[in-house]
Amino acid sequence: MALACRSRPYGLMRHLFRGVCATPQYPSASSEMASWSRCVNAIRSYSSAQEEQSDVVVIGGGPGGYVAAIKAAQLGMKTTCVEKRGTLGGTCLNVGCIPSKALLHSSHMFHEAKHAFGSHGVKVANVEIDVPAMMAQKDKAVTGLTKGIEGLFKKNKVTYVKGSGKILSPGQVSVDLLEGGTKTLKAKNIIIATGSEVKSLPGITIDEKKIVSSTGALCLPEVPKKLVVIGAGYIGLEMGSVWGRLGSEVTVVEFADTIVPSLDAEIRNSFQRTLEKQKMKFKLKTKVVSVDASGPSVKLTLEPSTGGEQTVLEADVVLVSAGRIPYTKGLGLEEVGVKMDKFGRVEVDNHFQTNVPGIYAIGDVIPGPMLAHKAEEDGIACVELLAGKAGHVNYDTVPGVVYTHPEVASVGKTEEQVKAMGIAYNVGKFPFMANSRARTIDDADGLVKIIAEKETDKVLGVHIMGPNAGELIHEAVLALEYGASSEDIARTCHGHPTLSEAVKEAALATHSKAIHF
Ligand SMILES: Cc1cc2nc3c(=O)[nH]c(=O)nc-3n(C[C@H](O)[C@H](O)[C@H](O)COP(=O)(O)OP(=O)(O)OC[C@H]3O[C@@H](n4cnc5c(N)ncnc54)[C@H](O)[C@@H]3O)c2cc1C
Ligand SMILES: NC(=O)c1ccc[n+]([C@@H]2O[C@H](COP(=O)([O-])OP(=O)(O)OC[C@H]3O[C@@H](n4cnc5c(N)ncnc54)[C@H](O)[C@@H]3O)[C@@H](O)[C@H]2O)c1
Repeated sequence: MALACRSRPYGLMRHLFRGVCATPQYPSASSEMASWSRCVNAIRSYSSAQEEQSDVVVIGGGPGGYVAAIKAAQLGMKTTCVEKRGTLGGTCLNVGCIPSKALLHSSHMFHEAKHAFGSHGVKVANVEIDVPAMMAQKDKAVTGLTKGIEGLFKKNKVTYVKGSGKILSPGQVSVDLLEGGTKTLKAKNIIIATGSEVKSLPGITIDEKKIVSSTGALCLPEVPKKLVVIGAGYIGLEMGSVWGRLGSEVTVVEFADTIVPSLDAEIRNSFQRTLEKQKMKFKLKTKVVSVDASGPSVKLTLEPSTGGEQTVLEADVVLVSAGRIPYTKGLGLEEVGVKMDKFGRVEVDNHFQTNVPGIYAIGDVIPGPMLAHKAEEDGIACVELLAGKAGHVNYDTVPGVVYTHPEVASVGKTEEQVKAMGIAYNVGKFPFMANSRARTIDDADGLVKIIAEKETDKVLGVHIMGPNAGELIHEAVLALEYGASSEDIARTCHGHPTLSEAVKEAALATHSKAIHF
């Protein structure tokens, strides 16, 4: 069965399927190119009737918006992107993915130099952290990348308007320009890509000094002695790791009974144990009742989530990382009648169209995981559909990565989900302790876990905790995308000695037996 799966021309079938199933917005012709130039001409003739007219105006220059704008321009549409921050790249490049990964890397190097170099015979005395220098390195990465997007806009002829956009009506966006004054843009299509903002908690005022959001946690001037993190999700664990490695005593207060509730339970439990070994403390099933920042330190009053005796916890800095909410302030959505759900997310159909014709939305502002790569995929698919092409996002294969050390990465279903769906399944696991590369680099904490359907051996989910898990997961993403079996992965030759061999061995263990464990 599995071998039969392996040889089928699945990729080709998938491509054809996409082509057949797409519902182009513009009239289709026999050839794709002819159809596309008709679409562009149709938009252009509409455009020429009005001044400052674009085919597409994208509001928001984050990973969703800037990628959509570049792709739209590449597809021949006259494209404008409006961004109010003053730099492109959105949350991700300015105050999210990029600066956090820079600090994770710097703090990891410091920690390794202090605690791990010795066992490799590398002697370094008086290892110190220079926080301003670390921040300067982070800022250099951010500036280089955000400027790079401006370059990509020029290269692809995307017009970049710096200012705050407001939808006046379908086809009309007014912009309060950063340089002063306003400008009205006209467009056949408007894409909302305004992202998300930090979710505040009642009674807790973020001052970005003692009580910080992720933005403040990315630029603390010194290492706090005691850091309390509210929320054991992606941000809490990543930023808690950064400051913990640099010397903070980190306590994470989490309302739920687990850390990162979306992870596979076995991986999650193992992950928590590892973080505890790194001296991160957890107070699960606990809520913060009040926060008093009036004194030199911050006093948090805690209570069990279900009620009970209160305790007080002191901190120098408190990080509020209890989730993010869609950002639609000042966009004029109520006025033009764009529907939003009870969480404030813009409602869209499977072509990213809102209930108002000509207005689309992508990224963090719509339902789905709040991840940069998901926002990018939304953006590409949205403009491909506008171009009459077969835009498509497979939300079942969006990977998630927590960039702690070790990293934790997953794609597809967890064991708990498969069980709840009543699907009979096999599990294959392989520990990094038995992987030669992990042993040579002395970084062998974690495992690869593969879940496959019992009847067909089709891979349903892959969960990895280990060194470079965020890179290793993409073999699994491809496997899920192409409907591969665990045998497909196991029979694929993997280089030696590599960490990837742990994925191959876990695949072997899923339908047969691992060789090295
Ligand atoms: C600390 C942190 C770390 C993260 N790390 C990762 C990670 O490692 N990997 C990952 O995949 N995701 C990560 N994320 C999540 C990621 O940043 C978001 O999922 C992603 O940025 C969403 O992209 P977006 O384009 O939808 O929105 P955003 O990136 O939020 O961009 C929206 C842009 O729209 C602009 N805007 C808003 N309103 C208007 C308006 N009216 N007019 C003009 N412009 C406007 C905003 O200024 C903003 O620049 C992280 C987030 C945070 C906070
Ligand atoms: N590596 C990455 O891909 C990455 C990194 C950072 C952020 N992000 C994205 O940014 C988004 C926001 O990150 P986040 O960590 O703030 O959110 P999150 O949703 O990942 O985690 C929030 C955590 O806070 C807990 N919580 C909620 N209310 C609470 C309360 N009152 N008291 C205590 N705990 C509470 C939740 O149970 C949850 O575990 C995430 O959805 C994620 O997609 C991704």
